[in-house]
Amino acid sequence: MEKAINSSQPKASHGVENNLSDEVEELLLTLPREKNFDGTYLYQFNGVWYRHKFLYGMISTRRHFPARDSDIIVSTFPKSGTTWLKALTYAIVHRSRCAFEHSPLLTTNPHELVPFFEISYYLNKNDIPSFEHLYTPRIFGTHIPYSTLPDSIVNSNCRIVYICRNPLDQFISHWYFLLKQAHDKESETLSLEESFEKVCNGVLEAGPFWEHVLGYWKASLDNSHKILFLKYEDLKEDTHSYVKKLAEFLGCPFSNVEEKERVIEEIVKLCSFENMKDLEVNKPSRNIPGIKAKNSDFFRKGEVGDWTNHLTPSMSERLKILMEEKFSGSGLAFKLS
Ligand SMILES: Nc1ncnc2c1ncn2[C@@H]1O[C@H](COP(=O)(O)OS(=O)(=O)O)[C@@H](OP(=O)(O)O)[C@H]1O
Repeated sequence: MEKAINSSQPKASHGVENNLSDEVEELLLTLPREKNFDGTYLYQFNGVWYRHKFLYGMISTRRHFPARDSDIIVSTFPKSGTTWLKALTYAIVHRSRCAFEHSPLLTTNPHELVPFFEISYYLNKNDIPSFEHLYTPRIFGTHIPYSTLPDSIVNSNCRIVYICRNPLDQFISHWYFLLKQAHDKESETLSLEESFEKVCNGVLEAGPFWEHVLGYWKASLDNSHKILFLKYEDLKEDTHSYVKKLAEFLGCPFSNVEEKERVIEEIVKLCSFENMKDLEVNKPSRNIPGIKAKNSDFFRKGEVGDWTNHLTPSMSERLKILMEEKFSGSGLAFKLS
């Protein structure tokens, strides 16, 4: 049976919620838990696997996040192009604020410019965040599944851009990311094989993968004005076309032919993997607030098909079969070599 999440009317003003930490601690004791790839725990709440802070943030956000019609939500399955889509969205939407050579993206990691709202709520346990520092339209990130988004997002006119990635590359990317973090913390990690088994059983952050992706896929078919559904592979193949599409979807299209070509080129270059991974801001070892990962950890290879270097034929076959079963009849598919 579904556990109820109290999502009473969002508060527009600041407020303090002293009891939520205790409530979540108590809740955690009742939830199924499983080891994540890095040896920490994931908790299953209403069928979805969360890390502690994302669970706290999800509940708090559902209660308190007052979405505005102008808000833009970059929603993603983890390790599917979040950092890239945050950068592109920011660069497109705020392009008239300053010249590209002075863009905040050159000096600030996209995760700081476009905060995960659930992490902001987790970090501001005693004072609900006001997000006053964000430009309008405000841009937020989230890993929350469509069915669990705050009502204020679903019921307002704010727009959602969603990105996912083929589950084989997503798994490899996620495994290396968590392995790196676990290595830095020296916690006990699961092997690639053990982690793969978890993924096949749906146990991974924000998973099961299939439900998350299908939730946004179906919602985008029902409401194409509100939700733009993207795949990492398509974005990689033709970034220019998708920058144009994103700008149109977000209500800030490029006005004339000249601007279109020049500005799109600038945005693609600014947000490219090669550029972003070399920026000083993405090299230092400084952790991003609330995320506990180094800036550089978000830029590993940035390729499509790296799974072929890591998965055995039987592993990839198993995931491909699962993908066909799960997506059957939905009209959704990922091209795999
Ligand atoms: N600009 C740009 N272009 C193309 N690819 C990029 C870019 N930035 C990050 N990446 C690659 O995306 C992977 C990380 O995924 P996320 O950004 O979704 O991670 S997170 O969920 O925000 O933690 C991770 O993929 P892998 O390299 O396969 O591990 C990153 O390298």
